[in-house]
Formats: sequence, structure tokens, C-alpha cells
Amino acid sequence: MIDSSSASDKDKALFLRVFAFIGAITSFVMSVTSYQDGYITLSFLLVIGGFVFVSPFVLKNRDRTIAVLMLYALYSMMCFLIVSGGNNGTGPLWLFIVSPVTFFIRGLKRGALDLIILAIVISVLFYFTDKLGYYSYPNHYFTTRVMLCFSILCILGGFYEYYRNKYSRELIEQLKINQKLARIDAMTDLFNRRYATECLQDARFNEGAVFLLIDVDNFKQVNDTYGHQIGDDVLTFIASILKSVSSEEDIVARWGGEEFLIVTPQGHERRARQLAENIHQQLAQHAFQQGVHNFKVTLSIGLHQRASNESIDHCLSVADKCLYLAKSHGKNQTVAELDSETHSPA
Ligand SMILES: Nc1nc2c(ncn2[C@@H]2O[C@H](COP(=O)(O)OP(=O)(O)OP(=O)(O)O)[C@@H](O)[C@H]2O)c(=O)[nH]1
Repeated sequence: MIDSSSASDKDKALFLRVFAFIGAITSFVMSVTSYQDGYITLSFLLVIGGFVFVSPFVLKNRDRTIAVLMLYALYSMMCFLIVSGGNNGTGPLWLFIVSPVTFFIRGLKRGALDLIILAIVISVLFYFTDKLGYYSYPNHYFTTRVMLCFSILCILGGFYEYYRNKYSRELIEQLKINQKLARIDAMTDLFNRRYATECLQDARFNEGAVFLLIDVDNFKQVNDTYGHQIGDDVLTFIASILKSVSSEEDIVARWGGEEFLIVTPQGHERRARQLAENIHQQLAQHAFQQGVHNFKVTLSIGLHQRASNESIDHCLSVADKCLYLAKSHGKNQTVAELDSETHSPA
């Protein structure tokens, strides 16, 4: 019923209730005035309509069904108002509320179909109501103009709904792109530093989480020798290795220019150490190419396991110290603070 490309279900639920509230009040008030004016059948029908409008406040979690029910109750009331003329022949004027309500509840395509069918039914009713001896409208100008205005309103409503859908879809798409850009590093497709820091607040990364701070060795030399573009390609390739060796639960981020961070959640300590080894191994197996030149790249890793009461900043600073040690011990290795071991790559 509700086109997901238009307003959210929450907005529609609110609209449904506002519409139902107005519908219920109007129906009951009109029922009383119709009764006072001697239109007993109309008054009775309005009471029934009033109860249909009350249903969203009584029945829970049935909004979609109720919305369609209310719409068809509205259509039935419209048909009755056409046939009976309503109060002193003013009934058909209520037709003008039908188009916006239909498009909002049914969306563009279903709404257009519903309105075409309703327009045909109403035209037939206008034509026959006099002949069948029900209400007699003063002249055909009135009924023709009502139908003309109703049709124009439906067409304009359709255009409005079409553009509303179009722009709302574009807006949602843009929002998704912006959300992605705010979280992801465009070059490597890894989490960016800001988003990784946000993710680190999750309880899974408390005591026991392992921080791996990874830095490309002699990267300036890569840039200077092969150019900045090749340097970018190297970073992108390293990012793909980091992603392929880690799991969905890990945070894998570009931490700075040629620096990366992986954090494994608590309970994954052994895997974290293996991860560091795998990264060295995978990179050792790959030769980068530029023209006729082949070259290899290595990494240094500082590894630290978070202890209780240790802040994230402290963990990062310890991992950074380990990374510094790995660099000063000759690069291409992992230094873990916890056991002071130096892990040479395989
Ligand atoms: N191509 C490229 N280079 C980058 C990027 N970000 C940082 N760099 C370069 O990375 C290099 C880092 O150089 P240094 O900090 O001297 O480190 P290093 O040469 O790797 O030396 P060690 O860390 O001691 O192994 C600098 O030349 C930066 O310009 C990037 O996005 N793309």
C-alpha cells in the first residue's frame, strides 16, 4: 500500500491518525447536522464512517489495512453523497479531498488507478442519479464542472506525487552517499579515522581487544621512485589485503596517510596475532609492477592488547610505541607490547 520511495512509514502513520481524527470529528458533526435536517440515511452512514475513522486509534499495528479501509470508506461516502446530493446538494464538493488522500495512502500508480476508477463510477452516478429518481442536480453545468475540477485536481495531484517521489528518492540516494563519505576513506574503501574512532566506543572493543597499528615501510621512497599514483595503488592494494585477512567483526581503517589500524574484538586475541603474520605473508608474496620494474613493499606492525581500565588513546599510544620499535628493529615485522616478542614475518 505504502510506496517506500515516498514518505516513511512513521510519517504515514502520523498522517493516517491526523486524517482519521479530522475524518471522525467531521463525520460525527455532519451526522448530527444531517439528522437535524432530516437526512436520516445520510446521518446513519456518517456515523458508520465516523467509526471507521476511529479505528486507527483502537486497532494497533494494522495501519496499512486500516488506511486502505478508510480510503474505500471515503470513496463509498463520496458515492453516496453524489447519489443523495448530501446536505442541500453540497455533497459532491467533498470530492476535492479525495485526490491528495489517495496519492498519499496509495502512492502514484495505485492511487492513479483508484482515482480513474472512482472518476468513472462518479460520472456514471452523476448521470443516473436523476434518472433513477434519487437527487436531482439543478443543471448539468454543476456536475460537469465538479467532474472537471476533480479531474484537474487529480492530474495536478499526480504530478505533485510524481515529483515528490522523484526528489525524495534523489534525496535519500544523496543522503546514503554522504553517509558513506563520512565513514569511508574514498581511496582505500576502508573506514576513515573518524568513523573507526566512533566504532571503538563499542563494548566489544573493551578489555581484550587487540590493536594493530600498521605502517608501510619506506613509503616515501616508493613515491619518490615510482610516482604518487603508484604509491596510491600500493595503498589500495594493502587495504585490500587488510580487508581480506580480517573478519566482519574487526575494525579495519585507514588511520593516516600510509598508516592503517585493525582492531579485533575481545575473544579474538589469538586470531589477532595470526592476522599480523598473515598480513606480512600476503604482502611478501606480491610484487608490484611499474613498467619493466618489479618491487616489493613491506609493513611494520605495532600490536597491543587492551587491558582493563586502559583508555583507547592509551592503547593507540602503546601500539604506536610498538610500531616505532618494529621500525627501529629493522622494519618488516610485528612488535607486540604484551609479551615483548618481536615477530619476524615468515
Ligand atoms: N601516494 C601517496 N603517498 C602518501 C599518501 N599519504 C601519505 N603519503 C606519503 O607517505 C610518505 C610517508 O613518509 P615517511 O613518513 O617519511 O615514512 P616512510 O618513508 O614510510 O618511512 P618509514 O615510516 O620510516 O618506513 C610521505 O612521502 C607521504 O607523502 C597517499 O595518500 N598517497
